[in-house]
Formats: sequence, structure tokens, C-alpha cells
Amino acid sequence: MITVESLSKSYGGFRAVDDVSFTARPGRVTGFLGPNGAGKSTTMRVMVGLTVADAGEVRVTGRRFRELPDPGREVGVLLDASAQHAGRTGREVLTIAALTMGLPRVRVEEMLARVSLTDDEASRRVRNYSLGMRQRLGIATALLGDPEVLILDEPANGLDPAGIRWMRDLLRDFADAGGTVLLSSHLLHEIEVVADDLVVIGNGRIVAGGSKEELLAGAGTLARAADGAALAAALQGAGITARPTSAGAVLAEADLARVGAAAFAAGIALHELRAADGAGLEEMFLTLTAGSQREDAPTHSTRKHEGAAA
Ligand SMILES: Nc1ncnc2c1ncn2[C@@H]1O[C@H](COP(=O)(O)OP(=O)(O)OP(=O)(O)O)[C@@H](O)[C@H]1O
Repeated sequence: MITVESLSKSYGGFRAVDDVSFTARPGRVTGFLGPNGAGKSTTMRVMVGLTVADAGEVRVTGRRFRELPDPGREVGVLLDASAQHAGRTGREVLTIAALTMGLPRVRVEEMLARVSLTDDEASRRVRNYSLGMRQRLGIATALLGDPEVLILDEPANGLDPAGIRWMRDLLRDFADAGGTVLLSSHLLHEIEVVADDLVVIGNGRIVAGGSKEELLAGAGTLARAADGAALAAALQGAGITARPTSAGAVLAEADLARVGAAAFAAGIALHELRAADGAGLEEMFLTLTAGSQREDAPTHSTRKHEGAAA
């Protein structure tokens, strides 16, 4: 369990994190979602004691991080996969971490196997690792102490599609075994597939939170017709809040039957009518974080890091 209460952090006069509160629960994968610069990394750094908050506090398994007697065995952390010492081999990185935590060396080999780093790769220096290999090594370090909680900042960066699938399965298994997972991303699709709960942050403030089902249920109905503008106008005429999406459809805040009936009454043939699901979630994400998006146009594939995948 991770509990964040009224957390605030400013840099100079700039409020990077503004009165943020949320909970990440055991047995669930919680996706921490927001555009670049929203405050995700700052919040996570405060969680693990790397940044001091101005106000509020974070409890991990009931205690502040600095009060945990054996933090590596309770919380697995991956904030920056490139922060490992470049001159050490992957196996050395894990061995040092294992020794620090008082774990047997056999655990190192177990973790290398768990993250699919081969013997040859484990013997290479980290400076020669690809970003995806660094992420795998970072995950291995996070899992080393068999923690209850995982805190991962953009863990899918640099992973290829098979690696992203592997990461999802790993996080799912971890949560299904009763663990708490908090993972951040600025890519909605990456989070949408794996997360049970979502916390959306924009401009340092929480703008939405809840289970994915709850958020999807509030996402409405997606309808498409030859003339999207005419459809939106007809739905609005019927008292339904409706707006065109970036993909040329209309997103309506009403159930399927009401939207279908309104289109029928207006003599508009629908090409598509379905629960908004992911499309609605994407619209919701862009709307909720509109004030903090860097681009006016809804660019869905904003990729900060090389190799980041949707
Ligand atoms: N040490 C610092 N000094 C000054 N400003 C900072 C510092 N760290 C973060 N910020 C600012 O705080 C804001 C939030 O940054 P943060 O890294 O938490 O965002 P983020 O949501 O993790 O973004 P991204 O998805 O791009 O990683 C940004 O505007 C950033 O420039």
C-alpha cells in the first residue's frame, strides 16, 4: 500500500506538485499518468526520500520511506534505468545490491533469469547496455529483495514490443500475488492495458482517479457518421453533450441507446456506435490535462524517449 497525502513541492516559485493525494492498493496495478512535466517523477522521488516535500507525506507499507528498517526488502524502486554505474557489469550491479540487502548470491542468478538477461549480457558493462537491457537490469534490482511494493517511473521506455508484453505480465503477476504496483507513464496506451486503477496528474494537480472501469464508464459513447459535425449538432440538439474527437468521430455523454435514438430521430445513419472505452479514455486524458499539454493539437504519440512504445 502507498498512501500519498496532500503532497506539495515547489522549485523556486514553481509548484511542480500541488496538494497531491492518492492511494495505490495491494493486489492492484496503479497507473500514474500525466503529460511531460506533470509532476510524476517529482512525486515518486518524494516517495522514496530522494526529494524533500514542502508539505504532506507519503507512507509506504504504513511508514515513511526513511523509517523503513530494510527498504530494499519492502519497496522495489526503478526511477532511472540509466543511473546504474556504467563501469560495472550487470551481474556486479545486482551482486552489490544483494550484498547490501544481505541476500544470497543465488538470488542474483534468479533475478537475471527472471528478467531474461543472458549470462553473456550479465557479464557486459552497463555502459554497453541498450536502454531496454538497462530497464531489465533495473527491474531485476527492484525485485531482488522480494518487496511488497514496486515503484517504477516509466519502466517501459526502451523496451521492444515483446519486452513491453513481458513487463506487463510481470507486473500483473506481481499484483496478483498481492503486491502493490505504482507505475508512471506519459503514454496512455501503455498504462491502459496493465493498470487496474488510474491516477491522472496535470500541472502538478490530480485531475482524475479511480478504477479503470469507473473511468471508462464515465467515458461515454463513441458514434461515427459521414458528417461528424452534423451528428454532433444533432446530438446536442437532443440535449446530449457531444464533441467531435480528434479521430473524426463524436464522443457523447449518454448511453448507446440514447445516442442511437437521437441520431435516428435526426435522420443520420451511423457507421459506428459503441462504448467509448479506450477512445473515451484518451479523450478524457487529453481533456483533463488540456491545460498542461504542450501542444494544442492532440498529439497522441508524444515520445520523449527513444524507443518508447504505445
Ligand atoms: N530539480 C528541479 N529543479 C527545478 N525544476 C524541477 C526540478 N525537478 C523537476 N522540476 C520541474 O517540475 C515539473 C515536474 O517535473 P517531473 O519530472 O516531476 O514531471 P514528470 O511528470 O515526471 O514528466 P515526464 O513525463 O516528462 O518525465 C517540471 O516542470 C520540471 O521542469
